[in-house]
Amino acid sequence: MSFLNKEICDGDNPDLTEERRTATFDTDRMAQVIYGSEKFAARRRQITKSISRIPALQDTKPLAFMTREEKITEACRELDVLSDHWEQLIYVNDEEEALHLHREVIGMEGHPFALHETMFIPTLVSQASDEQQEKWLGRARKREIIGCYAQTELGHGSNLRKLETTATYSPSTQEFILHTPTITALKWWPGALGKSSNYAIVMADLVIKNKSYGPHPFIVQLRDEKTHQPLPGITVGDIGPKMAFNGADNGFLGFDHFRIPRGNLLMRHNRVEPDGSYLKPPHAKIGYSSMVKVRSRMAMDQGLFMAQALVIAVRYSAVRRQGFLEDKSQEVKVLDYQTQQHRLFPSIARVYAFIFCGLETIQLYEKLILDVNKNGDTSGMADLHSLTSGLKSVVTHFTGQGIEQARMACGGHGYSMASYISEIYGVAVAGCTYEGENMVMLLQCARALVKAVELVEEGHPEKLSPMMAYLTKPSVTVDLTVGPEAYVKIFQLIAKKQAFKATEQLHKFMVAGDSRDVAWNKSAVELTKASRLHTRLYILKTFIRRVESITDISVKAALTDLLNLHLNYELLDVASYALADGIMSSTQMDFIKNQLYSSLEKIRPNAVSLMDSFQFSDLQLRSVLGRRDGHVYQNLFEWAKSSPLNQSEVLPSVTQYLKPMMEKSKL
Ligand SMILES: CCCCCCCC/C=C\CCCC(=O)SCCNC(=O)CCNC(=O)[C@H](O)C(C)(C)COP(=O)(O)OP(=O)(O)OC[C@H]1O[C@@H](n2cnc3c(N)ncnc32)[C@H](O)[C@@H]1OP(=O)(O)O
Ligand SMILES: Cc1cc2nc3c(=O)[nH]c(=O)nc-3n(C[C@H](O)[C@H](O)[C@H](O)COP(=O)(O)OP(=O)(O)OC[C@H]3O[C@@H](n4cnc5c(N)ncnc54)[C@H](O)[C@@H]3O)c2cc1C
Repeated sequence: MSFLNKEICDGDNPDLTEERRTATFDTDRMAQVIYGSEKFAARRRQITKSISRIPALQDTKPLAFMTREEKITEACRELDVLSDHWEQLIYVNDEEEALHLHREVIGMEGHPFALHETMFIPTLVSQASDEQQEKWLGRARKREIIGCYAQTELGHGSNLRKLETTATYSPSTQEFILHTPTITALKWWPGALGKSSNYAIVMADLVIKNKSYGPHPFIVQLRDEKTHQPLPGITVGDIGPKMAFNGADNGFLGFDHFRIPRGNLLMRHNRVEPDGSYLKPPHAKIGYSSMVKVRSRMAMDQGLFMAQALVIAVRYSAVRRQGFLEDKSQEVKVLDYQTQQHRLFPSIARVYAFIFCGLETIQLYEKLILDVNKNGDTSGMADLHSLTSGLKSVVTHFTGQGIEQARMACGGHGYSMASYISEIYGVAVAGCTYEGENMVMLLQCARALVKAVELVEEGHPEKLSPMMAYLTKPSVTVDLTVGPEAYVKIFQLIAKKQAFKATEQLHKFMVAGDSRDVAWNKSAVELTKASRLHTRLYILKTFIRRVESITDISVKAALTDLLNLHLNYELLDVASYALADGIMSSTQMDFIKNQLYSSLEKIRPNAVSLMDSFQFSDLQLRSVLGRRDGHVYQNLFEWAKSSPLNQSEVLPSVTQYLKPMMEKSKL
């Protein structure tokens, strides 16, 4: 087989080199598919190379041995180094390049600009008027100010309509008075709020003449730009250590009748006039757009988290030898065990599937913002909201599962911080909660599904959006040997049946006398099941579409194997629905299982290169176990020796407590 994985180095572990030599596709070409274009894949490599030439960004102390304060300081030091090189490293204002730069240099544990880039600037772009953008956007982009997104409160995160922070308009002074009336009204959780940000987008209940207009976004200065001291009337601080993300200062924030000018309500879509009259936005939920923005990125970001864990686990599995198969003279690579493949390869397929969805939803959001900002066209909002609500919930759930399997696939060494998988896990599963708790968001997706089912039942299938069109498909018998389209048909039938069943249950409770809200709650588990199936169908169809569009024959062949694995694995995973409803026979189930096992064998020779194609540098991976060179044992030993505990032979704790205790025991 030809030599296609370009970055093979003589000094690498020969077991990994062997894997790289037998790949059937070019990893640079695969990177183009993963990152959406040849240009961006090449820019990523170029940026990574440029970073490797900056000595101040190399060989930093491992994060695992740092305290929280050290992590925050280190992230700030790296940001400072980056700001000296920013314009040489990336095209200024290119969001994807900036994200790549931060991922490489600072990693995933958080930093002061994380929310500035992902929510503060996007909120100014989508919600601020031209005049307001003139005032703040340029400063934010030049990083003269640091901003965050302060919405969640101690008492409320999911139910935004009950946020308690008020912004009461005073026509006499033309100011809003921000106030935190209770302890539960304290803003709680916003990333980079605690110690770093000097500005925030604050979501507060707009109150004019005693009437509440619901949550609206305000830009608020929190700290003095010279001294960084909190302004009078503001209480702000860090909420303490978390499961992960400890390089970030998630914070709390309270206001004591804090006054801001009228012009600080973001007024692209709604207005408060000097006399207090209110002009409504073109869509009631337009103020929620920054959340939709982050959700639309999450399939991509979560895919990349899971990819990092899998790069580590797959490389390690190709150098870890334990046990025997036929040849008793040499132990096998653990990657040759079917159970190891079954543990890892379906997640590899999901990584690719999620990333392909992410490429699409990121574009859909950009189009939506253009439509809204340029033409006032909000017609795409409902569909993107329901799609991204379902997608963020499904991808974060499976990403958590996939990363945990990757950890277990590394045996004992997976549990060590040297693998870095625990940190990746901690950061990734935060996504199940932030940007809308998963159950809450599945139920948002279910609202759209139920509406669509009701349209079909009322005889208006023509009103369905294209994503819902499958709800009108009749039941058919499907021959699975035909190919991917047959799998889609079965999945559509399963998803359709569940959507109708859940809606039927909801209606039954309502007919029996329950209010819609109570009936909804009594049907909620079934509704979330419908949302998951609907979303998994979308993921599956996107994967098929993307693979069909690939022109490079060897890349397409490798991804077709992965797609086949995905189709069989996903269908098997939801087979209980299909069997219960007579959609699939047990013979078809056996067929799917056999297809699945043969896909594992086909993927095996490409496994390492499928993960190398993500082209994560060692700096970005931060994993001793998953380094590109594959010298895991030497690297682990060096890492352990560098532990602060090993810098002296006898620890003070021994001298102070253990020795005297043992001495006492001798008496
Ligand atoms: C290198 C690594 C990089 C990683 C970097 C990561 C950094 C980022 C890390 C963390 C960031 C985290 C930031 C945050 O978490 S910010 C806070 C996020 N908070 C939430 O998401 C809150 C969730 N809650 C909500 O969004 C809403 O409360 C709600 C659940 C949607 C309900 O809203 P509401 O009560 O107002 O509405 P209803 O349920 O009554 O619905 C009424 C109709 O409106 C429709 N709707 C709701 N939202 C939208 C929307 N956004 N767009 C369009 N339509 C919307 C809803 O579907 C209803 O429609 P219907 O037709 O059914 O009536
Ligand atoms: C790492 C991290 C970073 C964050 N960053 C930010 C940030 O930058 N800015 C910001 O404003 N916020 C941020 N948050 C807050 C985050 O957005 C919220 O925690 C999240 O939206 C969930 O809301 P909650 O905490 O109120 O959960 P809750 O709603 O209290 O959830 C608790 C349980 O109640 C259930 N539940 C709640 N409502 C319903 C319902 N209607 N139906 C059924 N079940 C329900 C949930 O499913 C869950 O099981 C962050 C959180 C984390 C963990």
